[in-house]
Amino acid sequence: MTMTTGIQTYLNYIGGKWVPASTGEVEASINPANRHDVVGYVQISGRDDLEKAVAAAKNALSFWRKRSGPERGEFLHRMANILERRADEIAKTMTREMGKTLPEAKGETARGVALLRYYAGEGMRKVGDVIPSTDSGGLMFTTRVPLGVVGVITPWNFPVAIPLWKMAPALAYGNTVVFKPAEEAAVTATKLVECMEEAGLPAGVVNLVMGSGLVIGQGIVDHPDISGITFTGSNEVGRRVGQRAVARGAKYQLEMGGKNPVIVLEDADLDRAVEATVSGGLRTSGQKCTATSRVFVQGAVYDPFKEKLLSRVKEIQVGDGMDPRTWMGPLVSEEQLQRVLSYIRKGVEEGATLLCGGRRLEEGHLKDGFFVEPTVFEDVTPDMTIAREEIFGPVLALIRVETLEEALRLANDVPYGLSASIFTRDIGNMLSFIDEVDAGLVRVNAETAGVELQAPFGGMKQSSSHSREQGRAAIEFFTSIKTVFVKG
Ligand SMILES: NC(=O)C1=CN([C@@H]2O[C@H](COP(=O)(O)OP(=O)(O)OC[C@H]3O[C@@H](n4cnc5c(N)ncnc54)[C@H](O)[C@@H]3O)[C@@H](O)[C@H]2O)C=CC1
Ligand SMILES: O=C(O)CCC(=O)C(=O)O
Repeated sequence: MTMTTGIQTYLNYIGGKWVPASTGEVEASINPANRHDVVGYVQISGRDDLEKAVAAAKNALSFWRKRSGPERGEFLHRMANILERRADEIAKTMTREMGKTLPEAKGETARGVALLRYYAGEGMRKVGDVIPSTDSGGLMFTTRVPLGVVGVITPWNFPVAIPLWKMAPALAYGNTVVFKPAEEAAVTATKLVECMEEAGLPAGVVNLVMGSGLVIGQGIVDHPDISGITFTGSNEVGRRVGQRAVARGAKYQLEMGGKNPVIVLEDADLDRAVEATVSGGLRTSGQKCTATSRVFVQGAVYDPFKEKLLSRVKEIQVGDGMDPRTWMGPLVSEEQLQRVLSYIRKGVEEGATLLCGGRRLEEGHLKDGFFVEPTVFEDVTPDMTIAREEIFGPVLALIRVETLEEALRLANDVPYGLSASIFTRDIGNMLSFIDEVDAGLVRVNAETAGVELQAPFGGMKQSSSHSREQGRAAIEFFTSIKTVFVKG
């Protein structure tokens, strides 16, 4: 499955076989904590490889969809056990390949195991209802069938959890898969597929094709034999995926960006609010679609909150995610680093006050990685770029507000609506917030990040295609309902 030439070369997995791309091209997947450390070489596939993968998935479909739900669930159970056994190794690969700290990577891998177990159980749950017919001699019920071949296009920020929360339900409900991971996390993706192979997943049921978004991603979106596309990533790409899918009548599901607010009211437990702001905004170096980005603080507690926040942020240890002393790792790539630094520059240029951070870290061994300081701004006005656009980096914008109404108005005044949280002890304020905030994930006295696999996840406004992933909600995307009427 892998070739060893000192540094391993990771292959595509098509029709149950590990194969190199037909282009003969590979690229290095590097460690963002040290650009000289090559984690592995990954394939740059071409359209031929995608064609083969789609053909293999199409071929496997009639066999896979005819397995019973419990039988399909059994594969997921076996895969969960294998992933659990390899959790340490896979978490280390994740940290080395995309930079999040090892404890975070271990947590995510454990989440992957739990996701597989949850969807293994789905194979035993009901898929339809009996509905009274107007014809007393008839039986009317619903059942569900798989979509067919599903294209899974994923980002690098959750390289185990996101592919699994898409592939596990796809498989549980009888679909076959063509999986295109982000180039930045393709080695980690390969290891997931190795677990599937070891679990005995039949050939062609999951096919891994590494490569660029433009060739393989777009190729998936446009392919007439792919019935559904599930995508997580940027708004720019997501919008294009949606438009092209609509143009050819394919089903699609998009999970995209966020500009997530936390509101801290004057009756809040400030220590908890600070801890949640730091954790929600800066873990995984802010590279989560659910990351806290805008912090609205009520005037009476603005100064004490700011002081506590700054003293906490200044304690943050930035470094290689493998080092147990590190709290925050690097950004995923040079490109992402430059993007985050350009947002920080824009914040300063547009008149926000930089309270701490803002610099690339280049001291000692950090110079070989993509490290940026955790950054806090104040005097941020709602029209500034850093208050409106998704930064996807460790940058917090403090905004003073006088009332909950003002905070809600400003919180909702962006095109995004993924997650939002409030810190207050007042039940009335909590209820107003739950009712009025534009967010698919609403959290009270808890950080904006923190998706639970058994609950629906998705955003409002431009954060998603208004669909939901995970939990039982996944069945809506990965199956079609048939309404059946039977008369004896
Ligand atoms: N909401 C989220 O979870 C994520 C948001 N982002 C945002 O996106 C920005 C850029 O990150 P990227 O990884 O470059 O995101 P991206 O949206 O470019 O990539 C996500 C996935 O889509 C694929 N892709 C790229 N172009 C495609 C196309 N034309 N058709 C089909 N698939 C395509 C990529 O190869 C990758 O597998 C980040 O700075 C961040 O703001 C990135 C990752 C996750
Ligand atoms: O917060 C989480 O656990 C998941 C976040 C997520 O889905 C993302 O960043 O793409």
